[in-house]
Amino acid sequence: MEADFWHERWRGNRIGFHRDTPLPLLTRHWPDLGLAAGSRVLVPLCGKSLDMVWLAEQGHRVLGIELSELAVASFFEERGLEPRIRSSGLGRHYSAGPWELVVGDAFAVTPDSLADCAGIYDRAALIALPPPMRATYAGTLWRRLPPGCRGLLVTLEYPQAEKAGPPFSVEEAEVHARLDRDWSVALLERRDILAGEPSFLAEGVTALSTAAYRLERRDGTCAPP
Ligand SMILES: C[S@@+](CC[C@H](N)C(=O)[O-])C[C@H]1O[C@@H](n2cnc3c(N)ncnc32)[C@H](O)[C@@H]1O
Repeated sequence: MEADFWHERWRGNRIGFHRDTPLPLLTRHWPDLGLAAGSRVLVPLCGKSLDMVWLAEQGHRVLGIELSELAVASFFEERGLEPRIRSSGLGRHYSAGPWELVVGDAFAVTPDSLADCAGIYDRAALIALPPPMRATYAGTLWRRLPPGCRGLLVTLEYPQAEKAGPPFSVEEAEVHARLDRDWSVALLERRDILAGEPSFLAEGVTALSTAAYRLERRDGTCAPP
C-alpha cells in the first residue's frame, strides 16, 4: 500500500474504514489501561478518526500521524477549528486544542518526537498494511515509543485467501511475533463480527473476528531513528 493508494482513497472519498462513532472496543477497554488525564496518546495512521475525539474527551492530548493532508484538514474543519500549522522534519503539524496531527510518514517518526507519549491507540493501522510494511511499522514506530508506554491494538482476523486486503488479517501469533520483543501483549477480547460486515459477506468471506490487545512497552532502549 504505497502513499498514492491512500491519497487516491481520500481524494475519491472511498473511506469505508471511517466510522461515525467511536469504536466500542476503544470505549470498553481504554479506561482499564489506567492512563492519567493529560497524558499524550499516539494515534498512528489516524485518518480523521472520531476515536481521537473520544480520547480527547477522556482528558488526553492526541498526537496523530497521517499521510493525507485532506484527512487532517477535514478533521479540524469538521470540528469548526482553525488549526495552527507549522512544519518540521516530520511533516506539517496541524494543532488546535488537545489535537496535534502531523501530515507525514508514520515510519519516519523519531524517538524524540514520541518521547512524551504515554499511550498508543492502533485501530486500522497495523491491519492497513501488507506483511512487509507491517514489519517496517513494528520495527520503526512501535520500537521508538518510550518504556512504560501502554496501548490498545485492534485487529481483524479472517481467512486471508478469501479476500485481498486492506484491511489485512493479522492473527494473534503475528501480533506476538512482531511485538513481543519490546512489548508485553495480552489479548483482551475476540468477537465474531461477520454478520455485521456485509462487504466481507459479499466477497464470500466465511469467518471474521475482531480482537483487542492490551500492550505495555517493556523497559529497554528505544531504537535509534
Ligand atoms: C485504514 S485507514 C484507518 C484510519 C484510522 N485509523 C481510522 O480508524 O479511521 C489507514 C490510514 O493510514 C494512512 N496511512 C497509510 N500509510 C501511512 C503512513 N506510512 N504514514 C501515515 N499514514 C499512513 C492512510 O492515509 C489512511 O488514512
